Amino acid sequence: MVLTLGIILTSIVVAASITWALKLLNWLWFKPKKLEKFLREQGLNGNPYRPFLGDLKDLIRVKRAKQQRSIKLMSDDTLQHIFMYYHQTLTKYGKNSFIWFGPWPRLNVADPELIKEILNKPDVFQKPLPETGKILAGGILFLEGEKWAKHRKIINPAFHLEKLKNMAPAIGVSCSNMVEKLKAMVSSSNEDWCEIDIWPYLEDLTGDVISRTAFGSNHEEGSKIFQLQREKAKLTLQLLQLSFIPGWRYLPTKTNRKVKATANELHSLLRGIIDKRLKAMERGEAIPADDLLGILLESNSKSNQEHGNKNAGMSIEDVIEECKLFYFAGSETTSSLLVWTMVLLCQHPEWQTQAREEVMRVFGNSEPCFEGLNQLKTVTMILQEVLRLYPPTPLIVRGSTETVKLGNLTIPRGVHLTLLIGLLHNDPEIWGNDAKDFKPQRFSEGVSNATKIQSSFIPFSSGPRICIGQNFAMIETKLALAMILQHFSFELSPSYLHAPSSMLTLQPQFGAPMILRSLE
Ligand code: HEM
Repeated sequence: MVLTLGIILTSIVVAASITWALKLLNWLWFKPKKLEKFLREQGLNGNPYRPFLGDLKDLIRVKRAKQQRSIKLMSDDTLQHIFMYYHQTLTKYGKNSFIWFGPWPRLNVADPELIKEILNKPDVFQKPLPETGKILAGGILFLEGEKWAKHRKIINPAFHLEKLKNMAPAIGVSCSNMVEKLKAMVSSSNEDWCEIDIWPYLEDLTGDVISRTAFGSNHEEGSKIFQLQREKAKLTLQLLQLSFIPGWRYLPTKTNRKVKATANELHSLLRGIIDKRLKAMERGEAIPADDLLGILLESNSKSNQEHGNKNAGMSIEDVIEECKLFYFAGSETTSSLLVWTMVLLCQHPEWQTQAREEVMRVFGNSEPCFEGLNQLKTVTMILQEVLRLYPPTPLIVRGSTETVKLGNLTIPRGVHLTLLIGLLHNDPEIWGNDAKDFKPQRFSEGVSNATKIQSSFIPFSSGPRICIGQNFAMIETKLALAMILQHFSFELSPSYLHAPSSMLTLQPQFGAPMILRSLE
C-alpha cells in the first residue's frame, strides 16, 4: 500500500517535472526558433537567436560603452548615439530587421504607414509591457481593452481646452517661482551672469506644475513624490533588463526589495494626499473639484454609489495608480522637451533672439498668459523642430495579440514591434536631405506642409492612444520658455557635454550647464 502511494507520488512529481522542463524548453528554444524561421522566410533579418538573453547582453554592453562618452554637439551622430544598438542592427541587416529581447524577437519599424497602421489598431497591437513596466507606474498608459477605454473616458475631460485655460495661472506660478530662483542665483554672483545646470530646475518645474494643477498638492509633497518616482524609475530600468524572465520581480533580490519599499512609501504618500482631499470634500471646503484628482475621486464616489456596477467608475486603488502615472508622465516628458529646446537655442542663438523678440512683441514685460500663446508662431515652430529632432519618447513598443497582417508582412503572436519615432523623424527620404539640421522654418506652414507624409511627425504618438497631455505639455512649455526668454539670455557652458540618453525619456546624461545672463 505504502509502496503504491510512493510510486504514485513519484510518478506525479516526474510527470510534473517533465511537463515543466518541456514548457521551459519550448519557451527558451522551440518557440523562438519557430518565430525566427517565420521572420526570415519573409525576408526579415537579425542576429541568430542565442538562448535566454538573445541580443540583450550586446545591447547592455553597447549602452554601457555609450554612457561613458559624449558626442560633438554639431555632429550628425546624435541619432546614432541615441539609438546606437538599433543603428548598428539597421546598418548590418537593413530596415527590415529584428533584435532579440530575450526569447522575443522585436521588429524594428520606422515606416510611417506601418507605424500608423499599428497605432490605429490598439486592440490588436497592445503594449507587451513586462510586469516590470507596471512597477514603474500603473494607470492608463499600461491598461488595455475595456478598462483602458473606461479610464480614458473618465480622464479626458480633465484635459479639455477650457480646463487647461483655467490651469494656466497655476502653471504661471510654478514658472515664475523657477525664474525667481534663477534670478536669485544670478544676482548672488558678482557678475550679471552665472553658470547653472538648468536640468534639475526644469525637472523641478514640471514636477511642481503637475503637483499643483492635477493634484492641488504643495511643492514639498510633490518633490518627495518625484524623488521616490525617480528612484523607482532607476531601479525599474535595472529590472527591465531581466524582465522577460517570468516571475523575476517576485524574487527577494536586493533591487526587488528596494523597489517594493519605494513603492510602498509612494503608495502611502499618495494615499495621504487622497485622504486629505476626501476629508476636505466632506467638510465642503472650496477645493478644485475639476482638477484631475477631483475628477478621479468623483468617479470613485460614483463607483461606490453604484455598488456592484464595475463599469461605473474607478476604485481607490485605480485612482492611486493613475496619480502615480500622471506624476511621472506629466513631468519627465515635458522637462525633456524644455531642456533640449534650451540646448538647441544655445546652439542656434539667432533662433533664440527671434523667439525672444516674438515673446517681447506679444507679452512685453508682462507675465505670459494663455490668451497670448496662440500668437507665438516662431516659438511653436521651434518646439516642433525640437520634438522632431529630440522626441522625449524616442521609441515605443507594441506586441501583436494574434497573428496579423501588417503591410506585406505577417506578424505572428509573440513578435514585438519597436516603433522608432526618432528614426522616423530623421529620415531624409521623408524630411529631405537637411533632415538632420535644426530648421524650425520647415514648420512655418504647419505640420502638414513640413513633411511629404503627414503621419511621419508623431512625437505624441497617434491613433486612439495618442498622448492625453499633449496640449497641457505645449501650454506649459510655451509659458515656461516665454518667461525664461523674457528674463535671461543663455549659452552653453564650456563644461557642457552633449550626451542625449534614452532612459525612459530622452535626457541629458551629464546635465545641461549653461551661462545665464540677466536681461534686467
Ligand atoms: C512633451 C511632452 C510629452 C510627450 C512628448 C509625450 C509623449 C507621449 C507618447 C509618445 C505617448 C504614447 C506612449 C505609448 O503609447 O506607448 C504618450 C502617452 C501618454 N501621455 Fe504623454 N507626452 C508628453 C506629455 C504628457 C503630459 C504633460 C501628460 C499628463 C499631464 C501626459 C500623459 C500621457 C498619458 C496618460 C498617456 C497614455 C495615454 C493612453 O494610453 O491612453 N503626457 N505620451
